[in-house]
Order: sequence, then structure tokens, then C-alpha cells
Amino acid sequence: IEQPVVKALHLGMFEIGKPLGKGKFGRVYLARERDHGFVCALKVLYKSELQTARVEKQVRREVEIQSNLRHPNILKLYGHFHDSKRIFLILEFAGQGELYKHLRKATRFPEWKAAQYIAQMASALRCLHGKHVIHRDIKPENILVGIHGEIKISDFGWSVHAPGNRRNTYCGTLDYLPPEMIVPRSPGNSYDEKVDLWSLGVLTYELLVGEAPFEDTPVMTTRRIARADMKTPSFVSAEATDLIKKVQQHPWVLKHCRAGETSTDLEST
Ligand SMILES: COc1ccc(C(=O)Nc2ccccc2)cc1NC(=O)CCSCc1cnc2[nH]ccc2c1
Repeated sequence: IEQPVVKALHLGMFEIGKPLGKGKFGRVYLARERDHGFVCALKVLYKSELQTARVEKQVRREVEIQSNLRHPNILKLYGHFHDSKRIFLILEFAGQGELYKHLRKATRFPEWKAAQYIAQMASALRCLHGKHVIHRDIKPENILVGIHGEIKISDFGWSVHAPGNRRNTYCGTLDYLPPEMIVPRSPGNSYDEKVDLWSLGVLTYELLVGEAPFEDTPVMTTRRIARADMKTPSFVSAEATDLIKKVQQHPWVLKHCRAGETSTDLEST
């Protein structure tokens, strides 16, 4: 079929609604599919922009990764289509929007609420890691909230199949980066799914406290991450602090951790 017809065919399928946001590479609109009234989010990516940023392969990889990801806490990518200039991603619409807006409004969440979110994140990560996909960009800005208050990990703009090598320079907040993506220790700078666990620890802290644990000037943040010197305010329960410390194990510490040795021994070494 001629391109214009394909475009008409696909775009014609959708009524385009209000803009939902602007991502790194594209704009997102609320959309409703005509025949069944199915509501979704339509993300428009310009091929020219993707080419300049040399990420068109990344989009292809993502579409392939996500087409077989089915999990209530992972934002669905239903499909995609394109015309001569643009690629359209048909994404699940999360009815309660972005998690970080809820967090800013509430300043911080009570532990029962944070615990629910983190449990859902852990379940989503188990699914991703089970398919050897590392998200690499877990932070409140990339988490949406569904109509029933459940969270949806999204924006896999940085996901890779494990083991990842730090190829593209990371442009984003340092707060969520684990030490091994900052301080190259492991040979060849390769890292594995544990980078998402480190970020889960940072996310747990941020949901409970309202700011990231190592928030500081970029230099200080880098140093504090490498030393994992995190102080938790008194209102954070001992159990929550213990959970964060356990999840935020430095991967190289875990690698040396022999069976039966508890993390405290390792901390003393
Ligand atoms: C599975 O999800 C995604 C998969 C891939 C990409 C992507 O852009 N990939 C890419 C692009 C270029 C180069 C390389 C890779 C993005 C997403 N997801 C989002 O972008 C989330 C916000 S759009 C949806 C959405 C839903 N529900 C909402 N409710 C309120 C706002 C809102 C916004």
C-alpha cells in the first residue's frame, strides 16, 4: 500500500486528544482508537531526530523487547507504525499520570504506600530481569500510575539486554546511578541487572524521604554514591533503612559475598 494510504489507514484509526507530554525524542498524545473506543497514548517520534541521535536501532530493539513483555506494572507497548517521516508508538495510557507529580504533591509517601509501590517495582523488575532486560533508568520520572493506583515502569529509552556495556554516555540525573556506572571497577565496565536493584534502593529512599539519598552537587553526588554514604532521617523506620541498605548492596560486594556471610561482615571489611 502507498505510504500516504498507510498513514491515513493507521492515523485515521485514532482520534488524537490532548498532549500528554514531551519526551526526549517525541511528543505524546492521548488517543482513542475509532472502532472500539480504545484509549491509549500515541508517541510520535521523528525519524530525522532519531537518525541524528543514532537511536533508530534502539527504538527497533525496544519495540522487539517490549512486544513480548506482559506485566501489570510495566507500561505496555501495544504496537507501532510509521510513515515516511515519523514512527508512532501505540502505548498504554496510565490514567493517574506521573509518579513524581504525586510524590512532589505529597512530599513523601507513608511507608505502607511506598511499600506497595516498591513491591510492584520488584515484581516488574523480576519480569524484566527474567528476560535479561536491564532498565537502567529507574527513577520517579519514568514511573507512571495506572487508573487503579498501580505503578507502571516506562520509558525504556535506556534499556539494554544484559550484560550491558556502558556505551552511550548517560545524560540524566546522577542520583540514580549505581557506583559501577560511575566508578569503573569491574573489568570492561560491564554491569548487570543489579544496576536496577541499586536504583530501586534509591527510589525506595526517595519515596520515603522526598529527595534522593545522594542529592548534592554533581561532584559530591558522585563521591557519595561511590562511598554509599547515605543518611536516613529519623522518621524512616529501622526496617525501611535496613531494606534500602540490603537492596543497595554494592554489586562488587555481592560478588565477594560468600555463602552464609551476612552483609554486615562485608560492611566491616
Ligand atoms: C513502554 O513505554 C515506552 C516505550 C518506549 C519509549 C520510547 O520513547 N523509546 C525510545 C524513543 C526514542 C529512542 C529510543 C527509545 C517510551 C515509552 N514510554 C514513555 O515514553 C512514557 C510516557 S508516554 C505514555 C504515557 C502514558 N500514560 C500517561 N499518563 C500521563 C502521561 C502519560 C504518558
